[in-house]
Amino acid sequence: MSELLVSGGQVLLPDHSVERADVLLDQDSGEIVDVGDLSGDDELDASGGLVIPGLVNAHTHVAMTLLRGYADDKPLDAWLQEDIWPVEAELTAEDVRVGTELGLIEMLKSGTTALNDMYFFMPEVVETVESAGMRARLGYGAITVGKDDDAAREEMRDGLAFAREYDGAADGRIRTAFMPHSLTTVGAEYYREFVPQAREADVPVHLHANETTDEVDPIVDEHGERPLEYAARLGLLEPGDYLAHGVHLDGSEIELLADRGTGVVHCPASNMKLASGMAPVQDLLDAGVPVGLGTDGAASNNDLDMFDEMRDAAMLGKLAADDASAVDAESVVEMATRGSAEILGFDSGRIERGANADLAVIDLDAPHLTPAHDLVSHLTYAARGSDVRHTVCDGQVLMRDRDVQVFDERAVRERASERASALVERAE
Ligand SMILES: N[C@@H](CCSC[C@H]1O[C@@H](n2cnc3c(=O)[nH]cnc32)[C@H](O)[C@@H]1O)C(=O)O
Ligand SMILES: [Zn+2]
Repeated sequence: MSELLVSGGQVLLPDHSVERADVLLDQDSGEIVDVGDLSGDDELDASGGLVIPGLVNAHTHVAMTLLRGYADDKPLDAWLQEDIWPVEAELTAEDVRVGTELGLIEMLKSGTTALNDMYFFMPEVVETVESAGMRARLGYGAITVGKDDDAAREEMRDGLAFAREYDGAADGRIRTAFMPHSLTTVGAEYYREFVPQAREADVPVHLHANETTDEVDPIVDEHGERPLEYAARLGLLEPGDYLAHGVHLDGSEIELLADRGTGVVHCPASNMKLASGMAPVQDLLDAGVPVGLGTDGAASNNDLDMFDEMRDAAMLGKLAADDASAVDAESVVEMATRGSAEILGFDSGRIERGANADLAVIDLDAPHLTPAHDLVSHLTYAARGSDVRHTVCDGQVLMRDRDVQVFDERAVRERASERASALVERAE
C-alpha cells in the first residue's frame, strides 16, 4: 500500500475542534487511514499549518473563466442575453478545455478539491477534471427557450446522454447529473418528458432556481403557484436533486425542500454582484435543508476562491437575517466542506478515518492570521485562497508548496488569454 503522511500540522476535525495531529492517507484507495500521532515514509509537510478538508465548490461554470471581467455591472437577465450568451455561442471545445484548465488551476491554488460544473462541451471537461486529479459532479446545461421543438429535444437528449455515459468516470471521481438550466429557460413539456428518464438513469437533477424576482414572478403569474411547487409538479425536487441559488423562497418552499431532502447551493458573490437578492440561508439551515456553497461562474463573481465565498456567505447571511449571529463561522465552514460534499454525493469534506483523502493545508504563518484565537473564525473571515500551501485529492498531491503539479500553470494562462481574446473578437 502506498501511503502519504501529512505531518506536523494542526487538523480541523469534523466537530470543528482543532488538534495537533498527523493525517495518514492511503494513495491506492484514496482514503484517510488514520488521524493522530503517526509516522510514515512519504511525508507532506504541514508544520505551521492547518489541515482542513478540501473545499467543495458545489455550483460553478468553470470555463467561464474566459469571460472573467468581460461583462460586469448588469442584472442577470440583461447580462446573460446581451453579453454572455452571444459570446458563449462562439465557444469551441478547445476554448472550454483551456478555460476549464485555468479554472481548475485557480481552484487547486485556493484549496478546492471537488466541484460541480454545468456547461458546454462536457466530454472535454471530463478529460480535464480527470487529468487534474480532482473530483466532480458534471452535467451539460440544457436550455430549450428560443429553440424549435426538434432542437429543444435534442438539447435535453444530449444532456441525458452525457449523464448516462460518463457517470463513474475517472475511477469514480467523476459523477454526473442531468442539468436543465432553470425553470424559465426549459419548457414544462421537456421536464415532463425527460425527468423520468433521468430517474431511470439514476442520476440526480441540478438546476438554477428562484434566483431573481424576474424569474419567480412570471411563474407565479402564469401558473398561480410558487416556482418550487411548479418544480415538484414537474417531477423535480427528489432527494439527491439540488438547486443553485434559492434566493427568493417563501416559507412553504423552504418546507418543501426540507421534506424532500433537496439541497440548495448558495452563491453569495454572484447574488450580490447581479443584485439578485439575499438567500434566506439561516432559515434554510434551521429548517434542515442541505446547504452547500458555490462561486457560480467567474464572470459573475469574479473568481473561484471559496475562501472569498465563505466570507461573503457569512456577511450576506447576517444582513439577510438582520442578525449578526446568523450564518456563523462554523456553519459556513460546514457548508463549504461537508455540506457541499453531501449535496454532490461525495464522502469528502471531513478529516476522519474512512473519508476520501481530500484536503488542503493552510499556512498560518501570516499577519492576517495572527493571533490564533479561533481558527474556524480565521477560515471564514480572514484566510484567503493564497494561504493554501498544499492541495491533495484522492490521496494525490495536486499542489505542493503552491506549485500546481498537474498542469503547466504559465502555459495554461497564456493559452487562456489568447483563446479569450479570439473568442470575444469572434462574437463582436
Ligand atoms: N446548452 C446551453 C448552455 C447552458 S450552460 C449553463 C449556462 O448558465 C449560465 N449562467 C452562469 N451563471 C448563471 C446564473 O447565475 N444564472 C443563470 N445562468 C447562469 C452560463 O452562462 C451558461 O450559459 C445553451 O445552449 O445555451
Ligand atoms: Zn450558475
